[in-house]
Amino acid sequence: MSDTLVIIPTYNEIENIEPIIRLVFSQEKAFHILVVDDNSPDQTAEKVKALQTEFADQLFLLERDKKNGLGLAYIAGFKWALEKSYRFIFEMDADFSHNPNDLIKLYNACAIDGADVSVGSRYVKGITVVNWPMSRIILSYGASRYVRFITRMKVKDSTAGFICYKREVLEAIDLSKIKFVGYAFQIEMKFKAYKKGFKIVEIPVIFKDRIRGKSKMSGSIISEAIFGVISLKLKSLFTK
Ligand SMILES: Nc1nc2c(ncn2[C@@H]2O[C@H](COP(=O)(O)OP(=O)(O)O[C@H]3O[C@H](CO)[C@@H](O)[C@H](O)[C@@H]3O)[C@@H](O)[C@H]2O)c(=O)[nH]1
Repeated sequence: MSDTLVIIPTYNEIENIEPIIRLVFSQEKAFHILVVDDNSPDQTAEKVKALQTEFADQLFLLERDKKNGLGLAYIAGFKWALEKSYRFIFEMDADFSHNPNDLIKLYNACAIDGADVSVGSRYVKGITVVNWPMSRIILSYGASRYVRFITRMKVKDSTAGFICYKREVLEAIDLSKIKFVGYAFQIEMKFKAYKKGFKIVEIPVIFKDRIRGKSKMSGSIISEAIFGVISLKLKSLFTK
């Protein structure tokens, strides 16, 4: 049994899923993986099932009926993880934007150095993003400045999706009340952990744009984030 679970949400990641799984399992630390797939038409889940024969008891699959957003995929994954005995639960994209070789840095920050949440951050040492178009860098960096301004949360990369949570953090947050489904979900999770007094540490990582497959970013995801942050802040003034 491993104490660490890496949750990978997928929607049409057939070109990435096998190599990313193999790279995670090649790490020195024995991570487990849970893929949360939203009925990808490209058969991502079938590929995972085929790999489960090779990686029995290490590789798990949660299948959902339809594409229902990154946030709800992670919530389903967190609930699954909390039913088991994992102590460190990770978020990681399937597309190699996040380098599995960095998992150990996030793990050490929580397991050894006293963080409750460690964030693989693009904005600790300048802007460490490779191959994103300038428009996407401005959007993401601008969003991070905007979130800091509105919420006063001292996290530089609030939309980051490369994260290690200590189990206690996910137990303390009422997952049934997480409101956002797109990338605003990332902001909401960090904000809730921050409001509960958990220690959030940012670990510098290099984020690389995907080479294979397509981003699922959309206009509705962006507007959810813009208006969602204001509503998060307002709500937090009246609740703990
Ligand atoms: N199950 C499921 N998975 C999804 C869905 N939408 C996206 N994913 C999966 O979530 C991961 C990230 O999705 P992308 O669409 O590739 O994200 P991105 O545009 O590269 O966004 C990156 O930047 C965001 C903003 O900074 C980050 O919030 C995000 O985590 C990611 O690092 C991928 O593994 C993708 O397959 C969904 O509705 N359902």
